[in-house]
Amino acid sequence: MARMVQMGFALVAYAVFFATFLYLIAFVGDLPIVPVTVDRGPEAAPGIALAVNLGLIALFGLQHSAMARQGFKRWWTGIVPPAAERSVYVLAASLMLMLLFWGWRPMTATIWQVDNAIGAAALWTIFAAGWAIVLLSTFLINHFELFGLQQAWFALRDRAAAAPQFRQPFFYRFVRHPLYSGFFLAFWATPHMTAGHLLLAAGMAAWMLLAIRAEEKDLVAVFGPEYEEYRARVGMLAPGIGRTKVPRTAIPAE
Ligand SMILES: C[S@@+](CC[C@H](N)C(=O)[O-])C[C@H]1O[C@@H](n2cnc3c(N)ncnc32)[C@H](O)[C@@H]1O
Repeated sequence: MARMVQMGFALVAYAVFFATFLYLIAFVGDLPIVPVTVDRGPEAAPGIALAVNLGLIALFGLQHSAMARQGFKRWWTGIVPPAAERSVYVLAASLMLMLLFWGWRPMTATIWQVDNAIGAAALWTIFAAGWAIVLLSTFLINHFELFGLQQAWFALRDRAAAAPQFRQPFFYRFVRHPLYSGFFLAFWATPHMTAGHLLLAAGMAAWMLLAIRAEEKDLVAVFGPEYEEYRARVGMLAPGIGRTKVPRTAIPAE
């Protein structure tokens, strides 16, 4: 019975995530199909808007990074069932995004504006490609595990949790963090960059660079020399850029 509830919870968390992800696309793209976006919503004085928006970005980054750390997970799985840990994370991350959508205060000063039709179309294409890369990367890693469904399903079927696996499919052969590369493209590619949009793009970029450092520390701890060798060979966010030096531990003994 408890496992059925856990499976139900995982499905709800996944549905909430997917709806939030779709809203995020519309929010960042300032698409007229949603009521509030990065450039449309309740007004505030510039200083207040800056402080509120920075606070919202920091909260989002803090929740994401803190709950993803191994030490936190060890402590947290003493409180929540291990098979529900990822679903709780996914739900918390979605709630943080909803808080950001709700609390965001637009800052509408124009930073750049591309009026040329071909230039604007190219930027929208990069925007769409960015989101497609994000979604595709989740499937390359393991979409259903990343969003907590696999863990709940395995628990329901009385199967042991899957051991972490190091993967290098498709995009991962060229860059170590394609999902984040996709976010970079999606947040920066716009024909109309406002001050608020720039703040969101820069804030997310800063958070992603910090998140990568922490994530790679965990990946080295789990996969050891194999990941260190990968880090030295493959670029971080763009091919060939952001490789590390080959560590001594990754060089096989003669
Ligand atoms: C939200 S995903 C982001 C993955 C990656 N940072 C990216 O941008 O594509 C984070 C999870 O992916 C896992 N991960 C990252 N790179 C991996 C790889 N090459 N193989 C397997 N798991 C990986 C991390 O351990 C973490 O649990």
